[in-house]
Amino acid sequence: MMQQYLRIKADYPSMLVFYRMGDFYELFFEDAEKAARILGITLTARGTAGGHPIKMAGVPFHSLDPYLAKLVKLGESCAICEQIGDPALAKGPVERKVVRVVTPGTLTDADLLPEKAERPLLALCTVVQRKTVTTGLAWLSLASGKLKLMEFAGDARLAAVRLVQELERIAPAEVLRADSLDMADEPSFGHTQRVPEWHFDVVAGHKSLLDQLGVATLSGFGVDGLGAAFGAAGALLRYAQSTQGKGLQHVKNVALESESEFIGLDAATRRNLELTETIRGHESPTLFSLLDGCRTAMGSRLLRHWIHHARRDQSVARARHEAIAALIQREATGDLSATLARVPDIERITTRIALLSARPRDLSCLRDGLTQLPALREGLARCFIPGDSTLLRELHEAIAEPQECVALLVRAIAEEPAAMVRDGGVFARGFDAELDELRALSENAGQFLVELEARERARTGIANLRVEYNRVHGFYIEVTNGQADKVPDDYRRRQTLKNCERYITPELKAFEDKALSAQDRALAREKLLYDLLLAELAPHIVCLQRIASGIAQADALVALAAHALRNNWCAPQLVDAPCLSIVEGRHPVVENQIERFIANDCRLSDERRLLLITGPNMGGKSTFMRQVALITLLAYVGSYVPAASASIGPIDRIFTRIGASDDLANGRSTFMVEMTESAAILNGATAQSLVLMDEVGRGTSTFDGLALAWAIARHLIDTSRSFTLFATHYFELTQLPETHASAVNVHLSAVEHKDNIVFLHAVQEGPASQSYGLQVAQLAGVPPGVIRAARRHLARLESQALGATPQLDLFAAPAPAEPETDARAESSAAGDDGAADETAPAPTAATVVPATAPVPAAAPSPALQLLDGIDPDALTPREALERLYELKRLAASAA
Ligand SMILES: Nc1ncnc2c1ncn2[C@@H]1O[C@H](COP(=O)(O)OP(=O)(O)OP(=O)(O)O)[C@@H](O)[C@H]1O
Repeated sequence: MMQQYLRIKADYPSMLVFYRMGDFYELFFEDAEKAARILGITLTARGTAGGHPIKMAGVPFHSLDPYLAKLVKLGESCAICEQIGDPALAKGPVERKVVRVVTPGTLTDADLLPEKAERPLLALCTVVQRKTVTTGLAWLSLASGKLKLMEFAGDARLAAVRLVQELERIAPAEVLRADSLDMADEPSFGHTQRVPEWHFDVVAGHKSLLDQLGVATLSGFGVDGLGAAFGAAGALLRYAQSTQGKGLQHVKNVALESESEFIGLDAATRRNLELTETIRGHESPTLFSLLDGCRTAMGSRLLRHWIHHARRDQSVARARHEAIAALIQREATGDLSATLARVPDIERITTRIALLSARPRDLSCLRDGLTQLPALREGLARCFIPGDSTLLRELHEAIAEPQECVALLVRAIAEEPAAMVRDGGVFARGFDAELDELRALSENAGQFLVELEARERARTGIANLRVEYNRVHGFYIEVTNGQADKVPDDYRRRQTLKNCERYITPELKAFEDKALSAQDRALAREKLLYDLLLAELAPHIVCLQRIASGIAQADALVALAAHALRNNWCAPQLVDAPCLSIVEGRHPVVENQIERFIANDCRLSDERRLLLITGPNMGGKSTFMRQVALITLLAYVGSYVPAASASIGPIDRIFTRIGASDDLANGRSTFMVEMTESAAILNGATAQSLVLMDEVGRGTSTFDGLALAWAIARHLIDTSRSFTLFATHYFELTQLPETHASAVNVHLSAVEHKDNIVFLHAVQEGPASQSYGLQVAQLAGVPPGVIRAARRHLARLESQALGATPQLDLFAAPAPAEPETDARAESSAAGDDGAADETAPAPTAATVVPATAPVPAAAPSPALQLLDGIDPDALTPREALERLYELKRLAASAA
């Protein structure tokens, strides 16, 4: 047996092999140690191999799934090896085979998958020609059967940046790469699986796509003429099929995704806006957790997808807005929600039907769910007039009841079937005559036994004679010891107990054979019928997928409509002109968390492209900026928005640079992260982008930070021309609008009341007058002594700034000879567009930034002249020392 095990294990060296032995799955050697450690199961040893004890650990066969779930969550892959031979007939160990491989990206079991999220498997193929890198991606959500392709090309740096963006968007659970690729300095996404390079062959990949979809050409899917993406698809399909041990008959469609389809959101933005995960990594409160009133898991998954994949095409969002309007207007959300709550996860059940792993209760749930379709359709039909070409009408058509499929399920499946086919009792009465007959035989046993008992009592005169059954001894007639002398001759002793004897008669034996074999035969019949039923359902898979997609959309729309209605959200207008005009906007999540949220307007247009936002800490700057981004995103997701009105022009990307966090794991300090994100924005933002910049520059020294913030703002105004919300504590920046007409100052107001500060949270035109940093520190509980000291120091700094006392920066270059060398002027010079009229803003009284005093030009001293003549790299240590003495001498004589 160990030889058999080792042979099998050799094919799955990197996976945990679960080897079926009777009622257990056993793991051996290192697998056993690892599983015992991760799962907390007992590690034992039995026998020896090569003189060492064979370590083993096992789990009961009926509770495998929770263990698999835990392992897969930690990124482990598992091979499930079953007994496929008949133990009764086998000479030597029973034949065994790996029937299923469970990996993070190929899950389909209900117990292993998160209900409200997809776990896609992605294959990545790169083709390098001269200096151009073509990247092909293919990804598949095995649980839904959705297959997508994408291809992009560029130089190595661009291709790498793009790849990271796409992987962040798709968020694969598992990535397939060619084993020849060097991945040393590549970011890791999900669990990476290396497969041989030849799996990525482009021609073979094209062929396997044709085979999978059962077509002669791919042009009908709009994916003709790709290269690397076909290679990726080939490797992907091969891997997915091998893990399932069978074909993927539910993968019948493929779609191409292109670069410009969605509103671009990089990982930092998805995180900063807390779309589906909070910054701290929790599931709630997020935009998704707020909106997810979906009643089906399919709806929740789709809504999550919509939030991460807002389309740039306004017509998609507009159609959803119209649908929501109709649902609200016809007051249809309540009834539809109630009906949707009775619909199971048809999408995943359909996949399990296709993979032949559907359980009996999947089918009964499907049956019950499909019978809700007429009520759902009726609810939708109330919301449009016949002949309308609206989204709701399309959904109404998509969820037409599949009569034949429903009829089959109703006929076949028992009202409440057993959990497993092996338990029997799956099929309804009247579905199969042979099964009914076999069942009748074992079910009528009860009646027969009662009659037999009565007859035997009469024949023998033993009044307390009983006919009974147990699993070990089968049927028997029990007679107490006191009555033993009345036992007839044809009774054969079966078992002797303390107080009684148990007998069998030829008649009872004949009955037993018939009844027991009928039970076995009924179970075998059910198993056969079940396989046939799954095969009979196969032709309905595409139709069931269409229904699942229709229900998911209807569910997501109903959830959005219900939320809009409850929270008084409005329908946004998507327009062609560049504008972002929000009246009385609110933050969707924060408005639900605090009692009185102050609504704020935001007006951006072609002439007013950058808002410089100032105001006290805790004033609401970040909240305001995030709410503008969320409202914009929600509008393009197709949802209503938390505002009195909103009019939004074309948007291609949303960028955010918010919050300070370091990325020590990747060796990046807070400031490095800040600058990396800023660089991505400056390189990627266009006139159609929405950019959120929160306190950029604060991660470094005041001068450097101010200079950078100022130059970045200028670049965004002049070069990117994006719609920008720029929050800052550098008051110098509030002078930007004086030289840049499209920049405008706004501030969040606060008032001081006695020693306290009251935040008004209202956005007002113009710059803030004060920063209230000390008041906020006081609110936060900084000890009074520290606040008092800070106040004194602040007063000193302010008086220095007012008196323009020259204070040289320790790290600044030696006294500047020409006026352009102070830090802020350098920032002006750093502007790459050469705007001629730029001058550095003068520090205001309220800032703590001391100005570098201009030093009058004077004749250089002899010491400086000597220094100037020294080339440090050309000096020997001894010469260096001599020069140093010389310099000391010059300094002494000057003194
Ligand atoms: N419009 C609003 N109405 C009511 N409360 C608000 C509003 N905006 C913000 N708040 C409250 O103020 C708190 C601070 O807001 P926020 O973090 O946006 O301030 P900030 O100006 O960015 O502060 P800092 O400069 O310190 O980062 C929020 O947690 C929220 O509770």
